[in-house]
Amino acid sequence: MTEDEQKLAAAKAAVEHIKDGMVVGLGTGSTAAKMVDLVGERVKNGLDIIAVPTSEATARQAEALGIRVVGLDEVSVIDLTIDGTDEVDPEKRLIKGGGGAHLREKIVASLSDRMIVIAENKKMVGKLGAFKLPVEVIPFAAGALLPKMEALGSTPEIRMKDGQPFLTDEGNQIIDCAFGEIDDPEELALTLSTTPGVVEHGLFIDYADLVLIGTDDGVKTFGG
Ligand SMILES: O=C[C@H](O)[C@H](O)[C@H](O)COP(=O)(O)O
Repeated sequence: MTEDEQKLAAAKAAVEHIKDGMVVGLGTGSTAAKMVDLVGERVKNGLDIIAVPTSEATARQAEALGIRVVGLDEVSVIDLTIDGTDEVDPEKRLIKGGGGAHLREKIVASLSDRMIVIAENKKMVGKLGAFKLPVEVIPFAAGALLPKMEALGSTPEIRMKDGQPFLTDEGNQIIDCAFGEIDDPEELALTLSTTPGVVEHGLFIDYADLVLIGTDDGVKTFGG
């Protein structure tokens, strides 16, 4: 199975959890995009849901597929959010934000009754940190925060796009922090969350309920 097929298999398994009448958080990224396509097919076949997208890109995709998209202020509860990940460890802790969407993703996930994470096999890791941890910062503080990220044990770099700092949907910048291995994700998450200038980091701890991993031997699940 190719990585794309693994992503699709996980996305298919996740979409089966969506029922009529639900408010569904739609994640961002290449895996989530496959899931959104599948949701679009189900909507065309009569599925009645409301969707809360986690990025402008996902909003555009969902709208083009005829999915009813609303903002956070228009819903009182999100029943289920389905999203991809950059890494997931055995305790269902995640690194997200490879596409720079983790701020809105975390807000939507935090307001959701349930989060299903979908990914291809290689995203499953024993220890988080091989993927550079994305830290969203306000542009005013970006340069000043580099030494702070270094002091935390990482090699940090400001994410660039077309020769300019990459800007998120909220107009912030991203510092990608290469840790190699993160020994204590909870402690790091707390430190980053209490650092002035940091808007949000890509560590998702206690967010994922169910993880669906596409593998050559079918979709592996953990959590509930
Ligand atoms: O910012 C992007 C999101 O957190 C994505 O869900 C994550 O990067 C995984 O993306 P992909 O499915 O493309 O690997």
